[in-house]
Amino acid sequence: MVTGGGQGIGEAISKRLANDGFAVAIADLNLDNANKVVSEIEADGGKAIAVKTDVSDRDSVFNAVNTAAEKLGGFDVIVNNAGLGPTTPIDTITPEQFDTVYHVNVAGTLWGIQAAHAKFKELGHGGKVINATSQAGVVGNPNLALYSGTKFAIRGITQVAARDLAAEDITVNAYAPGIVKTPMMYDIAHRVGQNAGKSDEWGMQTFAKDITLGRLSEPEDVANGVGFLAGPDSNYITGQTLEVDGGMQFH
Ligand SMILES: NC(=O)C1=CN([C@@H]2O[C@H](COP(=O)(O)OP(=O)(O)OC[C@H]3O[C@@H](n4cnc5c(N)ncnc54)[C@H](O)[C@@H]3O)[C@@H](O)[C@H]2O)C=CC1
Ligand SMILES: CC(=O)C(C)=O
Repeated sequence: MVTGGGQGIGEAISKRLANDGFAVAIADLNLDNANKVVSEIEADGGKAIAVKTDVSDRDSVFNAVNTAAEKLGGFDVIVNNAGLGPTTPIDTITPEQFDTVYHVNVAGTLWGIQAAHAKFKELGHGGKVINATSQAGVVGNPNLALYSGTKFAIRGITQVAARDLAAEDITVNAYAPGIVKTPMMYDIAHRVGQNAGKSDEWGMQTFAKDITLGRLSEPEDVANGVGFLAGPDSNYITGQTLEVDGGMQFH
């Protein structure tokens, strides 16, 4: 199951996993987009279903996992990908914004881990949990205090869950994309440019200037990394953040 699989990085991950032979549940708030991705996967010979889901609502996430397991005949991998990326200069952040962003990004990831863990236990096997952080969850990014904070939190939860669930043959890892051509990133670039009285392209370049490989990321670049984390070649890897950012951060 891929949360936020209706567009952007989640869409690319859903298609990649379907190509790799997974039956995929696309759990998104936007059911029209999720259904469109399902049609495209089916047209390509894959198997997928759409489930309307709000990841900030624990019951909704548990319901999505149950639906996925019932309709697809099993449950092996969850990709907690859905997220919000508002531009929030530090003094502008409101309590309402704080609640919304933390509930989707952090609580949504936690509910996904809980729901997947419950399902793996019920089915009597282990599985893989894969969480979306960001290069902005590795190094604080200007104007993204709320967002960066949630993405640091997701790396923390990933490390703890990896330790807590290892004995049940469950691995827990994260992926950290860089500057990816999706609606979220174009929106951030637009607002950063606008706040500085500059163009959207200028906004994008303020984020893109440190990419060692010298190009922006396609969603498929990230999906390639997640395909690895979802498959058997990553079986001896847990608690890690795989940076798929063209070399923005080195560790
Ligand atoms: N685009 C980028 O440059 C980067 C993105 N990321 C992370 O990758 C993930 C995906 O990002 P994008 O594809 O760029 O975002 P996007 O905004 O283009 O797509 C997000 C998807 O999540 C869905 N969604 C939003 N709130 C939801 C909720 N409450 N419940 C269920 N679904 C919900 C949306 O309907 C949409 O389909 C996010 O976690 C983001 O933080 C990380 C680093 C860079
Ligand atoms: C949106 C995001 O994750 C960035 C700028 O790294």
